[in-house]
Amino acid sequence: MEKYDVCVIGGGPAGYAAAMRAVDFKKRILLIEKDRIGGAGIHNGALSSKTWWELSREAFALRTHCKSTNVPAPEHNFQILKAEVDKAVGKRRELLEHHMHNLNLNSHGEYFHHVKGIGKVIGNNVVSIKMDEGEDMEIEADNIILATGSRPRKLDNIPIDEETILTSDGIENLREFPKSIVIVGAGVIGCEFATIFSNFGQTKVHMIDKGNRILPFEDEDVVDIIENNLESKEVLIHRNSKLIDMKVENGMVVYTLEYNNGSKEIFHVEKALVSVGRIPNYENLIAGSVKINKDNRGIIDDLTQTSIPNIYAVGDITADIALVNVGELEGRYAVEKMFGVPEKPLIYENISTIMFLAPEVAGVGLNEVKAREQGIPYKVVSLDYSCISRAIAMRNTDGFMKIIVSNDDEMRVLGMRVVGEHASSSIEAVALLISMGKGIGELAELIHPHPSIIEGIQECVRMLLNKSIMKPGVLRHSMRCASFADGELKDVEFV
Ligand SMILES: Cc1cc2nc3c(=O)[nH]c(=O)nc-3n(C[C@H](O)[C@H](O)[C@H](O)COP(=O)(O)OP(=O)(O)OC[C@H]3O[C@@H](n4cnc5c(N)ncnc54)[C@H](O)[C@@H]3O)c2cc1C
Ligand SMILES: NC(=O)c1ccc[n+]([C@@H]2O[C@H](COP(=O)([O-])OP(=O)(O)OC[C@H]3O[C@@H](n4cnc5c(N)ncnc54)[C@H](O)[C@@H]3O)[C@@H](O)[C@H]2O)c1
Repeated sequence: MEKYDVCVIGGGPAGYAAAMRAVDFKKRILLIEKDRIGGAGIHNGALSSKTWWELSREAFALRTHCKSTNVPAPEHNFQILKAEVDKAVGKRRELLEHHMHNLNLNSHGEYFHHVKGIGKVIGNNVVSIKMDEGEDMEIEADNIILATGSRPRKLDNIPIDEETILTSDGIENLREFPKSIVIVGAGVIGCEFATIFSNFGQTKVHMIDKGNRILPFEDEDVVDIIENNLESKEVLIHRNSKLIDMKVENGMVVYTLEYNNGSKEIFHVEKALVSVGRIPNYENLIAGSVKINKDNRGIIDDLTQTSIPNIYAVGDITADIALVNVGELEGRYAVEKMFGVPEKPLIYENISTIMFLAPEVAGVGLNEVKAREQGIPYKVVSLDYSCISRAIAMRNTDGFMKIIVSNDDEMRVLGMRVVGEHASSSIEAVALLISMGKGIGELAELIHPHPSIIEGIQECVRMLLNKSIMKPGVLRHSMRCASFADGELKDVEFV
């Protein structure tokens, strides 16, 4: 039996990052991937959906420009756009394949090995591989990393066929823009696809969530902007209603909603997208004789280590946050833990996120919903994009930013949200402050380029220190400071 130091099962972002970190330690590694290297980080996931989002933004900007200059707007050809998405996905996959190939040509080749097949843990140190081509085999490994990711959650009463009723995996089966689509589950994936379809302006979008609003985990002020923008593009958000039936009839999706007053309504649309969360891929991954603790949210791990000490779990297969950057962080951490001491502790509180909506929403740390849930007293300052020169120059002042700090003299940064143009790049300074455990003083004194969106963050910080250039007391509609304590949110009065 071939023997390895590490066997990684699953070649998505988490597994690939783990394998590459093991190369740094000069360990003998086997990476097993059953399908396409890159996983949902590339295919039917992060990269493909972001390419659709970028294209949809360009299409929307073009339509808006044509309208303002009285020029007829061009039609968007689905096939041409899909070819662009396939090209982007292909480029990223080629990069990884090229990287793996070249690793094998140089000295790293003695460490890194890759096979295409389905891996299964059949002993604490033994993995069986059902090979894509050639004879199946078994290998021995001192350490095993489970990185098999997740898949879309399905609902018992919805007949998903990936042709008419789709999950995010079935988006690649579309051949044309549907004339209409209902999105079930208005979380991150649902709202990103609602943004994409409504930006192209060729699909009437309906949205349903089991909560009474979209993005139920996000703060109300953030959701308000996103909902307004979706509705301005004629997205129909079903509120206070419950999906009680969905079926396909004569090639169309027919769904029935029940409203709070007991009345019912039936809708007909061309397609449905079900995006109600994801579930971990651990079925058929671990033989019954190997006792690894898990629950329905994923493999239970203690900082990536499972209940069997030489078996680790990283990425979406665990119950932690399901993001590319988190999977990579966990994969690298697991290997550092295996072969030495991790350089940094594994902390989830500082993870930066972006939701690709209209406008984009970037965040780091706590939002107000979470702070209140956890009963943490906080102070929040917010500034409207209409006060930021760069947003004015971009002629897009739709958005705001807010910083949440501890409600004490120290004013430790707990989190922030930015909704608007350049949101993603403007959170980084604050993300760094949080990770360094620093207060807001440093940020108030930095010199930022002008005009830039990040100047707004600086003004928020100065507001907390009562030394902002614009005075909130006289710009009440666009600058705000409030404090939350004992279950109550109160505006803070400025002099
Ligand atoms: C539509 C969509 C959009 C997203 N957008 C973003 C985004 O913008 N930003 C972000 O950070 N995250 C995003 N995500 C989440 C992100 O894609 C995942 O968190 C990330 O891909 C998880 O990485 P992973 O390596 O754990 O799993 P995966 O990417 O799921 O990879 C697991 C791999 O394991 C393989 N595998 C499974 N079982 C076996 C087996 N038995 N043997 C061998 N191989 C196996 C699979 O084929 C797959 O390649 C998005 C997800 C979706 C679905
Ligand atoms: N930009 C990004 O970083 C990005 C983009 C896409 C996906 N992701 C990752 O993928 C994960 C999965 O995304 P997702 O959108 O599937 O999950 P999600 O948890 O974000 O949203 C699921 C939504 O479905 C709703 N829901 C659940 N059951 C329902 C039911 N029976 N009927 C109607 N609605 C129901 C929930 O209330 C929730 O709003 C995310 O949590 C995120 O980690 C990240």
